[in-house]
Amino acid sequence: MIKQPISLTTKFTSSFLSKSKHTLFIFQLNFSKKMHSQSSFSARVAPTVQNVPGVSTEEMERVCEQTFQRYNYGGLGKRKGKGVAIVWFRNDLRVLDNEALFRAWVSSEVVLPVYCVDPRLFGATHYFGFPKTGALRAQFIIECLTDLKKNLVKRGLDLLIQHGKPEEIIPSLAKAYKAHTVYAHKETCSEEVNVEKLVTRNLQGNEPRSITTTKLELVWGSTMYHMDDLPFDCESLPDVYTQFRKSVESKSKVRNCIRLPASLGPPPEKVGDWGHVPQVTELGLQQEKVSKGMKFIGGESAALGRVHDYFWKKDLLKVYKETRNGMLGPDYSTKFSPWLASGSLSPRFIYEEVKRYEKERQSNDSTYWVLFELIWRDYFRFLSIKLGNLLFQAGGPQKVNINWSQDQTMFYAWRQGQTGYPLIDANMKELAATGFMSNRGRQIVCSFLVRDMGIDWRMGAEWFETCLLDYDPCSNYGNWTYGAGVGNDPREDRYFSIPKQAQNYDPEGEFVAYWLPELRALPREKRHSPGMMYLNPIVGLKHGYTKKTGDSKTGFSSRRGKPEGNRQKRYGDGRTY
Ligand SMILES: Cc1cc2nc3c(=O)[nH]c(=O)nc-3n(C[C@H](O)[C@H](O)[C@H](O)COP(=O)(O)OP(=O)(O)OC[C@H]3O[C@@H](n4cnc5c(N)ncnc54)[C@H](O)[C@@H]3O)c2cc1C
Ligand SMILES: Nc1ncnc2c1ncn2[C@@H]1O[C@H](COP(=O)(O)OP(=O)(O)OP(=O)(O)O)[C@@H](O)[C@H]1O
Repeated sequence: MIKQPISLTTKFTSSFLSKSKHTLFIFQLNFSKKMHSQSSFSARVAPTVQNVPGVSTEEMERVCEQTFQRYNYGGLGKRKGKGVAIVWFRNDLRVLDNEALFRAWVSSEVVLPVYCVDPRLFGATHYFGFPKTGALRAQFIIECLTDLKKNLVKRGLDLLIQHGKPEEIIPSLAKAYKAHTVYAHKETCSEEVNVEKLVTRNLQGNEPRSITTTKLELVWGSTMYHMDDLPFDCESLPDVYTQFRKSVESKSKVRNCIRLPASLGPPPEKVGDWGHVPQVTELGLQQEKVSKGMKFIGGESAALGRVHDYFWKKDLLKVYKETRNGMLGPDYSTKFSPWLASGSLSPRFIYEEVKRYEKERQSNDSTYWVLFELIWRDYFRFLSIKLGNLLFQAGGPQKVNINWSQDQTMFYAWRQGQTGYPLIDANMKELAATGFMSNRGRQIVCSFLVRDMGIDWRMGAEWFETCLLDYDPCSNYGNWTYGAGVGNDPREDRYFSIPKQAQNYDPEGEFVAYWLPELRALPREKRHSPGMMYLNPIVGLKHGYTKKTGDSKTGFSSRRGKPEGNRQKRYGDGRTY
């Protein structure tokens, strides 16, 4: 197994990119040009890059200020603490509803906010050695840090940025500033939990045993429902999502957002150098520019701007349930996930905004459904506590023994978007170009990788870990174990039939034509089954084309063979989606 990081652009030997294939590409280009000039080409062409949120910087700033004012905390008298407290920022890059920041402020006279640029986050993924953080997510996090620094400065603080391991930086700062407490948000997966343990250990090593040492206080704040308010311990978390949801909905309440005073200062006097927000290149990555599709803007101001844009300005919350399975453009779903994953947006804030919308505008299935989806997110977070490292292992929580393939040629075709299936290829190209893929797309490419190609689901999950702006270990590995049939899923076979999905979710072929422009020249009904003018399918489908798409079950040349037989046996002829 490869453990060294490999570049995103590394080329595997790809036998399928044969000479004949290149000839086909040239034919394809000429063919496209011809069709273009004949111009049956009247399709709506989306703008090249769409910023998310789609509001101006001024509007974003205004919305951000107004929101902060609404959430201002009046109880200034509460600050009774002494000395210095440190806030160690991790995946909670926000000011609003940040309990670690609030508790540091209340318990001290001086707050020191710190972020550690941990080199391990820019190393390699666990099994397959892909870059742990791709350039687009790195850029997003950089924007989050810039915005956090700005919002802290506005409140009389600043953000100290240091490069290195938190277990070295935090204890040494605690010692230098004689901090009584370090406040941070609790994480749940083993990599992050190990860092917490090391920070605690090294803080205790700061002083002789007789003298009070700096404490690490870990605060819960990543979910909509607080862990302490669950009607069960995480160890006895229901295995089935619906049971979890019904139980928390009936027995738990979402806590109010934490309010913060307008001024949080002063910061410690003796910080001479606050450090700087790094450039992508300082993290050992090459700058990547989004030149097509959605460009997500990192930071809390942009997150609040997106909530404003989606809920209040475009008034889309009321139709979310009908549009959420779309694939093209910023507005079929909320797009909150990148900000949720970096913690620049609080799920409790979204909850309060949904409630406000329901009061001021309307309440319907769609307004509820955003909360329903956020409960999925909570579920995977709590499940990660129950499962521990089982979440990352091939057999998953069910400990299923499947003889997965790790065929590099097939995997390369999948990740590059060169499988010969436009729906797969378009989704994978979107992921590489923007760091985002719709939920529908993620389910389809996951099913294709594990069920049609028979490839080890962890390769897919690690590739998502590299690329996704919203990468979150719990939601990512949780969803992948579901998709691979090794998770806690009461549905046996989550096979997604590509022709059926294409018909239901991209009937006009607009999505595939956007990401694979060579297909735009084709009549709409041919865009998902382009035949000779597109790449040959790399593998046969387990469940073939339906009659409606006009192709027979084996309507492609499957010269590259089928996935391994044992997979066919395991999944049988289950339900298709
Ligand atoms: C294979 C696979 C991998 C995934 N990896 C991630 C990941 O690393 N990080 C991540 O945040 N989501 C992940 N998801 C879940 C989901 O696809 C994204 O949360 C969603 O597409 C984000 O877009 P949105 O914010 O517009 O979602 P919306 O449809 O607007 O939903 C609102 C919010 O609900 C939550 N949510 C929705 N669906 C899910 C779900 N299935 N699981 C958990 N939370 C959900 C998200 O926080 C999302 O922002 C994955 C799904 C699959 C099938
Ligand atoms: N936040 C995270 N993101 C991605 N992967 C994680 C995260 N937290 C833990 N993991 C992965 O889970 C692994 C632990 O799983 P496992 O029990 O297989 O570890 P291991 O014993 O080191 O594995 P192996 O012996 O197979 O190398 C971690 O080493 C890590 O790569």
